[in-house]
Amino acid sequence: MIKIDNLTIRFGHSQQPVVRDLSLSIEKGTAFGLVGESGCGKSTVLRALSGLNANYDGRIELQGETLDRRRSRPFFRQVQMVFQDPYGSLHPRKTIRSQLKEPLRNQGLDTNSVDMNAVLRSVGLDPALSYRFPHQLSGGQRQRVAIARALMLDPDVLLLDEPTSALDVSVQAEILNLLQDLRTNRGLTYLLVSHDLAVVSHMCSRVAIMEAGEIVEQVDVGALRSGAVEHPYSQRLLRASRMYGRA
Ligand SMILES: Nc1ncnc2c1ncn2[C@@H]1O[C@H](COP(=O)(O)OP(=O)(O)OP(=O)(O)O)[C@@H](O)[C@H]1O
Repeated sequence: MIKIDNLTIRFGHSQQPVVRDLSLSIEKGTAFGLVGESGCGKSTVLRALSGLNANYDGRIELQGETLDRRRSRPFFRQVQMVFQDPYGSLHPRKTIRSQLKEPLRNQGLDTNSVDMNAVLRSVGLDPALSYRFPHQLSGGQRQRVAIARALMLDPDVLLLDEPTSALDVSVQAEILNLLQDLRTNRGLTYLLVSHDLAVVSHMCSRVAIMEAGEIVEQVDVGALRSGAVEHPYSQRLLRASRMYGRA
Protein backbone atom coordinates (compact mmCIF):
# COMPACT_ATOMS: atom_id res chain seq x y z
CA MET A 1 0.00 0.00 0.00
CA ILE A 2 2.81 2.37 0.98
CA LYS A 3 6.44 2.19 -0.05
CA ILE A 4 9.07 4.67 1.05
CA ASP A 5 12.48 4.54 -0.62
CA ASN A 6 15.55 6.39 0.63
CA LEU A 7 13.64 9.21 2.27
CA THR A 8 15.97 12.00 3.39
CA ILE A 9 14.75 15.23 4.96
CA ARG A 10 16.73 18.35 5.87
CA PHE A 11 15.46 21.57 7.37
CA GLY A 12 16.84 24.94 6.29
CA HIS A 13 20.49 24.94 5.31
CA SER A 14 21.46 22.29 7.80
CA GLN A 15 23.82 19.69 6.33
CA GLN A 16 22.72 17.15 8.87
CA PRO A 17 19.47 15.50 7.74
CA VAL A 18 16.74 14.94 10.33
CA VAL A 19 15.67 11.78 8.45
CA ARG A 20 18.34 9.81 6.58
CA ASP A 21 17.90 7.26 3.83
CA LEU A 22 14.78 5.73 5.32
CA SER A 23 12.99 2.90 3.52
CA LEU A 24 9.99 0.86 4.52
CA SER A 25 6.94 -0.75 3.00
CA ILE A 26 3.51 -1.39 4.41
CA GLU A 27 1.16 -4.14 3.23
CA LYS A 28 -2.45 -3.24 2.53
CA GLY A 29 -4.74 -3.76 5.53
CA THR A 30 -1.94 -3.97 8.08
CA ALA A 31 -0.73 -1.67 10.83
CA PHE A 32 2.93 -0.65 10.74
CA GLY A 33 4.56 0.99 13.75
CA LEU A 34 7.37 3.53 13.75
CA VAL A 35 8.93 3.83 17.20
CA GLY A 36 11.82 5.74 18.70
CA GLU A 37 12.66 8.36 21.27
CA SER A 38 11.39 11.90 21.12
CA GLY A 39 13.13 13.91 18.40
CA CYS A 40 14.32 10.93 16.32
CA GLY A 41 12.28 12.09 13.32
CA LYS A 42 9.09 10.00 13.44
CA SER A 43 6.67 12.88 12.94
CA THR A 44 8.90 14.30 10.22
CA VAL A 45 8.46 11.06 8.25
CA LEU A 46 4.71 11.20 8.73
CA ARG A 47 4.50 14.83 7.68
CA ALA A 48 6.41 14.10 4.46
CA LEU A 49 4.16 11.17 3.73
CA SER A 50 0.99 13.16 4.43
CA GLY A 51 2.00 15.99 2.10
CA LEU A 52 2.46 18.55 4.90
CA ASN A 53 6.15 18.82 4.01
CA ALA A 54 6.95 18.60 0.29
CA ASN A 55 10.63 19.23 0.83
CA TYR A 56 12.15 15.76 0.85
CA ASP A 57 14.49 13.58 -1.19
CA GLY A 58 13.59 10.03 -2.06
CA ARG A 59 10.45 8.35 -3.30
CA ILE A 60 7.08 7.69 -1.72
CA GLU A 61 4.64 5.33 -3.45
CA LEU A 62 0.98 4.75 -2.78
CA GLN A 63 -0.45 1.59 -4.32
CA GLY A 64 2.51 1.36 -6.69
CA GLU A 65 2.27 4.97 -7.91
CA THR A 66 5.01 7.45 -7.05
CA LEU A 67 3.44 10.46 -5.37
CA ASP A 68 4.07 13.98 -6.60
CA ARG A 69 5.63 16.14 -3.92
CA ARG A 70 2.59 18.39 -4.11
CA ARG A 71 -0.17 15.98 -3.27
CA SER A 72 -3.28 16.02 -5.42
CA ARG A 73 -6.85 16.12 -4.12
CA PRO A 74 -7.47 12.39 -4.66
CA PHE A 75 -4.52 11.64 -2.35
CA PHE A 76 -6.45 13.15 0.56
CA ARG A 77 -9.43 10.96 -0.19
CA GLN A 78 -7.17 7.97 0.24
CA VAL A 79 -4.87 9.09 3.04
CA GLN A 80 -5.91 10.93 6.20
CA MET A 81 -4.04 11.88 9.34
CA VAL A 82 -4.90 11.79 13.04
CA PHE A 83 -2.76 13.94 15.32
CA GLN A 84 -1.68 13.57 18.91
CA ASP A 85 -3.62 16.43 20.38
CA PRO A 86 -7.28 16.51 19.37
CA TYR A 87 -7.77 19.82 21.17
CA GLY A 88 -5.13 21.42 18.97
CA SER A 89 -6.32 19.79 15.77
CA LEU A 90 -9.98 20.80 16.19
CA HIS A 91 -11.19 24.37 15.70
CA PRO A 92 -12.33 25.74 19.08
CA ARG A 93 -15.17 27.89 17.74
CA LYS A 94 -16.72 25.54 15.23
CA THR A 95 -19.23 22.84 16.07
CA ILE A 96 -18.24 19.22 15.63
CA ARG A 97 -20.80 19.02 12.84
CA SER A 98 -19.23 21.82 10.88
CA GLN A 99 -15.72 20.36 11.32
CA LEU A 100 -16.78 16.93 10.12
CA LYS A 101 -18.05 18.50 6.92
CA GLU A 102 -14.74 20.21 6.19
CA PRO A 103 -13.01 17.28 4.43
CA LEU A 104 -16.03 17.04 2.11
CA ARG A 105 -15.95 20.77 1.39
CA ASN A 106 -12.22 20.58 0.67
CA GLN A 107 -12.89 17.90 -1.91
CA GLY A 108 -15.72 19.91 -3.48
CA LEU A 109 -18.24 17.27 -2.43
CA ASP A 110 -21.82 17.74 -1.27
CA THR A 111 -21.63 17.94 2.53
CA ASN A 112 -24.74 15.78 2.78
CA SER A 113 -23.26 13.03 0.64
CA VAL A 114 -21.93 11.16 3.68
CA ASP A 115 -24.05 9.90 6.56
CA MET A 116 -22.30 11.82 9.33
CA ASN A 117 -24.39 10.21 12.05
CA ALA A 118 -23.30 6.76 10.89
CA VAL A 119 -19.65 7.85 10.99
CA LEU A 120 -20.12 9.27 14.50
CA ARG A 121 -21.75 6.04 15.67
CA SER A 122 -18.90 4.03 14.13
CA VAL A 123 -16.46 5.83 16.44
CA GLY A 124 -18.72 5.31 19.44
CA LEU A 125 -20.19 8.82 19.63
CA ASP A 126 -23.83 9.84 20.00
CA PRO A 127 -24.71 11.95 16.92
CA ALA A 128 -26.36 14.49 19.27
CA LEU A 129 -22.82 15.52 20.33
CA SER A 130 -22.23 16.93 16.87
CA TYR A 131 -23.95 20.19 17.86
CA ARG A 132 -21.34 20.79 20.58
CA PHE A 133 -18.03 22.60 20.48
CA PRO A 134 -14.72 20.80 21.20
CA HIS A 135 -14.41 22.23 24.75
CA GLN A 136 -17.74 20.62 25.61
CA LEU A 137 -16.32 17.15 25.02
CA SER A 138 -13.90 14.98 26.98
CA GLY A 139 -10.39 14.30 25.65
CA GLY A 140 -11.38 10.82 24.52
CA GLN A 141 -14.51 12.13 22.79
CA ARG A 142 -12.44 14.79 21.02
CA GLN A 143 -10.04 12.16 19.72
CA ARG A 144 -13.04 10.14 18.51
CA VAL A 145 -14.20 13.25 16.64
CA ALA A 146 -10.74 13.62 15.06
CA ILE A 147 -10.94 9.98 13.97
CA ALA A 148 -14.47 10.50 12.61
CA ARG A 149 -13.25 13.50 10.62
CA ALA A 150 -10.46 11.37 9.15
CA LEU A 151 -13.04 8.75 8.16
CA MET A 152 -15.49 11.11 6.45
CA LEU A 153 -13.89 10.57 3.03
CA ASP A 154 -13.73 6.80 3.54
CA PRO A 155 -9.91 6.67 3.17
CA ASP A 156 -7.73 3.58 2.71
CA VAL A 157 -4.89 4.76 4.93
CA LEU A 158 -4.70 6.49 8.30
CA LEU A 159 -1.47 8.13 9.42
CA LEU A 160 -1.59 8.15 13.21
CA ASP A 161 0.80 10.45 15.06
CA GLU A 162 0.87 9.44 18.73
CA PRO A 163 -2.94 9.20 18.70
CA THR A 164 -3.28 8.35 22.40
CA SER A 165 -0.35 9.98 24.14
CA ALA A 166 -2.30 13.12 25.09
CA LEU A 167 -5.04 11.04 26.73
CA ASP A 168 -5.58 9.60 30.23
CA VAL A 169 -4.30 6.05 30.53
CA SER A 170 -7.85 4.74 31.04
CA VAL A 171 -8.99 6.31 27.77
CA GLN A 172 -5.89 5.31 25.79
CA ALA A 173 -6.89 1.64 25.64
CA GLU A 174 -10.43 2.54 24.49
CA ILE A 175 -9.10 4.60 21.59
CA LEU A 176 -6.55 1.94 20.63
CA ASN A 177 -9.27 -0.71 20.63
CA LEU A 178 -11.50 1.54 18.54
CA LEU A 179 -8.69 2.01 16.02
CA GLN A 180 -8.14 -1.76 15.91
CA ASP A 181 -11.84 -2.39 15.23
CA LEU A 182 -12.01 0.30 12.56
CA ARG A 183 -9.00 -1.16 10.78
CA THR A 184 -10.51 -4.63 10.74
CA ASN A 185 -14.01 -3.51 9.76
CA ARG A 186 -12.93 -1.08 7.06
CA GLY A 187 -9.77 -2.84 5.82
CA LEU A 188 -7.71 0.24 6.64
CA THR A 189 -3.91 0.43 6.49
CA TYR A 190 -2.18 2.25 9.37
CA LEU A 191 1.17 3.89 9.83
CA LEU A 192 1.33 4.50 13.57
CA VAL A 193 4.01 6.69 15.08
CA SER A 194 4.64 6.30 18.80
CA HIS A 195 7.39 6.51 21.38
CA ASP A 196 5.57 3.77 23.28
CA LEU A 197 6.59 0.20 22.46
CA ALA A 198 3.58 -1.17 24.32
CA VAL A 199 1.24 0.79 22.03
CA VAL A 200 2.87 -0.37 18.79
CA SER A 201 3.14 -3.93 20.00
CA HIS A 202 -0.61 -3.90 20.78
CA MET A 203 -1.57 -2.37 17.46
CA CYS A 204 0.94 -3.34 14.78
CA SER A 205 2.13 -6.45 13.01
CA ARG A 206 5.43 -4.94 11.87
CA VAL A 207 7.57 -2.35 13.58
CA ALA A 208 10.49 -0.16 12.55
CA ILE A 209 12.74 1.16 15.29
CA MET A 210 14.20 4.57 14.60
CA GLU A 211 17.21 6.27 16.13
CA ALA A 212 18.45 9.74 15.20
CA GLY A 213 16.76 9.85 11.80
CA GLU A 214 17.50 6.30 10.73
CA ILE A 215 15.74 2.96 10.99
CA VAL A 216 18.06 0.68 12.93
CA GLU A 217 15.88 -2.44 12.76
CA GLN A 218 12.54 -3.71 11.42
CA VAL A 219 10.89 -6.64 13.14
CA ASP A 220 7.62 -8.52 13.31
CA VAL A 221 5.68 -7.77 16.47
CA GLY A 222 6.33 -11.28 17.79
CA ALA A 223 10.04 -10.52 17.98
CA LEU A 224 9.29 -7.33 19.86
CA ARG A 225 7.03 -9.10 22.33
CA SER A 226 9.54 -11.87 22.97
CA GLY A 227 12.42 -9.44 23.25
CA ALA A 228 14.14 -10.90 20.17
CA VAL A 229 15.48 -7.61 18.86
CA GLU A 230 19.08 -7.44 17.73
CA HIS A 231 20.23 -3.86 17.50
CA PRO A 232 21.67 -2.49 20.78
CA TYR A 233 19.43 0.59 20.50
CA SER A 234 16.31 -1.59 20.11
CA GLN A 235 17.36 -3.63 23.12
CA ARG A 236 17.84 -0.46 25.16
CA LEU A 237 14.46 0.89 24.08
CA LEU A 238 12.80 -2.40 25.03
CA ARG A 239 14.48 -2.48 28.45
CA ALA A 240 13.33 1.09 29.11
CA SER A 241 9.73 0.40 28.11
CA ARG A 242 6.81 -0.67 30.26
CA MET A 243 6.73 -3.89 28.22
CA TYR A 244 9.99 -4.94 29.86
CA GLY A 245 9.57 -7.97 32.07
CA ARG A 246 6.22 -8.89 30.52
CA ALA A 247 7.69 -10.80 27.60
N1 LIG B 1 10.04 22.48 10.68
C1 LIG B 1 11.20 22.16 11.27
N2 LIG B 1 12.28 22.93 11.17
C2 LIG B 1 13.46 22.60 11.75
N3 LIG B 1 13.63 21.48 12.47
C3 LIG B 1 12.59 20.66 12.62
C4 LIG B 1 11.31 20.94 12.03
N4 LIG B 1 10.46 19.93 12.35
C5 LIG B 1 11.17 19.06 13.10
N5 LIG B 1 12.45 19.50 13.26
C6 LIG B 1 13.51 18.79 14.01
O1 LIG B 1 13.59 17.48 13.51
C7 LIG B 1 13.89 16.56 14.57
C8 LIG B 1 12.88 15.44 14.57
O2 LIG B 1 11.61 15.94 14.99
P1 LIG B 1 10.28 15.04 15.00
O3 LIG B 1 9.18 15.88 15.51
O4 LIG B 1 10.14 14.40 13.68
O5 LIG B 1 10.67 13.93 16.07
P2 LIG B 1 9.76 12.85 16.74
O6 LIG B 1 10.54 11.61 16.76
O7 LIG B 1 8.43 12.81 16.09
O8 LIG B 1 9.64 13.41 18.21
P3 LIG B 1 8.34 13.63 19.13
O9 LIG B 1 7.89 12.26 19.48
O10 LIG B 1 8.88 14.39 20.30
O11 LIG B 1 7.37 14.41 18.30
C9 LIG B 1 13.92 17.37 15.84
O12 LIG B 1 15.27 17.65 16.16
C10 LIG B 1 13.19 18.64 15.48
O13 LIG B 1 13.64 19.72 16.22
